[in-house]
Amino acid sequence: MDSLIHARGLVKRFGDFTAVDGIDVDVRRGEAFGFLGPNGAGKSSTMRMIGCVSPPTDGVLRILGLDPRRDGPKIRAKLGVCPQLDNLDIELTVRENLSTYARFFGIPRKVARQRAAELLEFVQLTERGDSKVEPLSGGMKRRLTIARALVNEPEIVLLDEPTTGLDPQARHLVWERLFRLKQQGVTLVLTTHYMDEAEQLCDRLVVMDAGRIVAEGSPRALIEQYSTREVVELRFAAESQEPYAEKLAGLGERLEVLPDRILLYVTDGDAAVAEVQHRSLAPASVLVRRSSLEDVFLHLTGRTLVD
Ligand SMILES: Nc1ncnc2c1ncn2[C@@H]1O[C@H](COP(=O)(O)OP(=O)(O)OP(=O)(O)O)[C@@H](O)[C@H]1O
Repeated sequence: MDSLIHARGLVKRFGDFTAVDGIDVDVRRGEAFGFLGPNGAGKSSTMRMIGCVSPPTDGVLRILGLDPRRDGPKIRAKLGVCPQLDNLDIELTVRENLSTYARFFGIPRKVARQRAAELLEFVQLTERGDSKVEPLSGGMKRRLTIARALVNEPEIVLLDEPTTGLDPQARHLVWERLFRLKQQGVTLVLTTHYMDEAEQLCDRLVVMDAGRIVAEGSPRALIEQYSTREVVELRFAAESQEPYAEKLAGLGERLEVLPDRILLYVTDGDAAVAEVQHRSLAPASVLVRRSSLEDVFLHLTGRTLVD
């Protein structure tokens, strides 16, 4: 089997609440695979089942051909896990966070030290090796958590919301490191509610909503399938955008009315803007942009990804 992760009808229930509602997933070796969806979609619950820390309620799940119900420890030894919240040991130095963790995997002391040095280099924290964890910035802590996930040279790295809470510069640095990892052939599985993160990093992704998969494909294929080439965002200075939506009827393939703006889905943005002017509408602001995964999500669910 060529799928490193294979799920069929995977379900996670908490009491009578269904967090993951029968999903099918196949992750191939060497790809970066994403779970994209809003808060509460069931992404973390899925990741925890894949990480063998939360047993599936129902369905089939195989990781590296093994069954998490039976082979949890064996699978975990081959996974790297970067949780949503950094859980670094604040008693230890940056370097010790890596070398001590390596010891948990039974890696000999000398090798662990060497590995820690290499990983510090990889995440650009060599200079901070002797520092305690506390004074590090959010981005540095996240990079250290990623380095720690790599200590056992995992076949699959699981990253739950890898850049949530980071500033743009720190996010780009994390993306760049993750891209490098992918180039090295490591299989990445990540959750995110940032469409730009999904577009940047993922070869393939599933869009999740309320425990279900609503679409699957590469970012480009999803955008092609569910959106138009361009989007015109119009903001009208008024209490409600609704009356303007009526006046835009028939313009473009589709139209979405949000509380603060109207989105026109079109092939040619500039032509659509000219037509808006022709209809004597005077929006307070106009923006023409390319379609994104945000538009895909909006089309599929009628809601925006980040409220
Ligand atoms: N241990 C639990 N007990 C009860 N309900 C839970 C538990 N864990 C998660 N849930 C619920 O399951 C749903 C899905 O949660 P999950 O964390 O998987 O979503 P998510 O897509 O990862 O969102 P987030 O980005 O907020 O983590 C949520 O409604 C959550 O409240």
